[in-house]
Amino acid sequence: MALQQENSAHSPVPAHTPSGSIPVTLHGRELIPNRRIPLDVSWVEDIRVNTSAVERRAASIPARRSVKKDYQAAWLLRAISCMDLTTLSGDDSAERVKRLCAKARRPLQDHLVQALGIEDLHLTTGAVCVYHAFVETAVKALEGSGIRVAAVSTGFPAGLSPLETRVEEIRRSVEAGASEIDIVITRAHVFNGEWNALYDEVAAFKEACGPAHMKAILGTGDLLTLRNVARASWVAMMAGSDFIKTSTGKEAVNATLPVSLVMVRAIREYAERTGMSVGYKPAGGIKTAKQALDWMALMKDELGRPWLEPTLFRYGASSMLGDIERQLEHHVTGRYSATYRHPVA
Ligand SMILES: O=C[C@H](O)COP(=O)(O)O
Repeated sequence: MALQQENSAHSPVPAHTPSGSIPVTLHGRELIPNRRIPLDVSWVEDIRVNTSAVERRAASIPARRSVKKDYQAAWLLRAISCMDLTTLSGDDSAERVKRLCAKARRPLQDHLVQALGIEDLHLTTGAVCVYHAFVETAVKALEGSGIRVAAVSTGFPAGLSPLETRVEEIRRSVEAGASEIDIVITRAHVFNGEWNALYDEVAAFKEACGPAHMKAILGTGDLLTLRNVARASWVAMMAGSDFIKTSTGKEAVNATLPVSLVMVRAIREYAERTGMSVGYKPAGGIKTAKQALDWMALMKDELGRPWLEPTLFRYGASSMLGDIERQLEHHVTGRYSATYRHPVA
C-alpha cells in the first residue's frame, strides 16, 4: 500500500517533501528567521483576546471532518518528522535515553515502513528532548542520523534558580552538543507585568544559546489568562526566541487548543508586523494521533503550509509516537493491535 503523494486539497502534506524545502512565506511575503528587536511595551499592553471567540473556534477544530485513509497516513508521517521525542522523568537513565534515540532513528516498525512503501523517506523524528544529564548520551546515540538533540534548561520546569545558574546551564548543554535549548520563563514576570525583566531574561538566554535554536516555554497553564499567554508570546518573540512553546509537561494544564490558537495568532501577527518567522511547539499531554491531526489542522489554517515543517513546528511528546504507530498499523492491516506492542522507549 504505497502512499499517494499528490498535493490535493485533502493532502496538503506530501509525505516525501524534504524538510526545510518550502520557502517561509505568509500572505505571499517571504519571511526571514526571527532575531531580537527592541522591546515595544505598547505592542504588549495593547493586546486584547476575545476568550469566548477563541474557545468557540478551538472547539470547532476537533469537530471537523478529519483527513482519511492515505491522506491521514501522510499527515501522521509528517507529524512524526515534527516530533521532539521526549523523556523528562525523575527516573530517566542512559539506557532509557539510548532506547529513545533508537526509536527516533527508526520510529516505525520495519513491516510498516515496507507496507507503506516509504523506505526511501528515511523517516526520523525531528529531535530527541532530554535533561542536560543525558545530552552527551543522546548526541552519541544519534551520531550520523541528522536528528537534533534538544535539552530542557534554565531550572526546568519551574525556572526559579538564580539567573547566572540558568545561563550557565544553557552554555553547558550547548557545549555538550545540544543544538536546541528549551528554556522556561519566570512566570511571575508575566503576572506582574514586568515586561522589561521578561525581555531581558529571554534575551540573555538567547545570547547564551549561541548557534543553538531556542524554544521559549511559557508555562501557559500557569499564566491564568489567554491575554497573559498572548503578551508573554510577544515579549518572548521580540527577545529573539526561535520558537515559542506552551508547557513543560509538568503544569496542571499543559497544551490546549485555545492556548495554541492564541499563540499561533501571535506568531502570525508578529510575522505581519516584522517580516520574521517564529516556530511553534505545543507540548504536554499530546498523546494521540487524533490530537496530532488537530494541531496540524490548526497550524495549516492559521499559518499555512510552511508551519508544517520541522523547522517551524514541533510537538513535545513522550508517548504520542506509540499511538501514531498503532494507527498506521491499523491503516495497513485493518486491525488494531494492543498498545503494549508499540513501546516508545
Ligand atoms: O516537552 C515535552 C513534554 O514534557 C512532554 O510531555 P508529555 O510527557 O505529556 O508528552
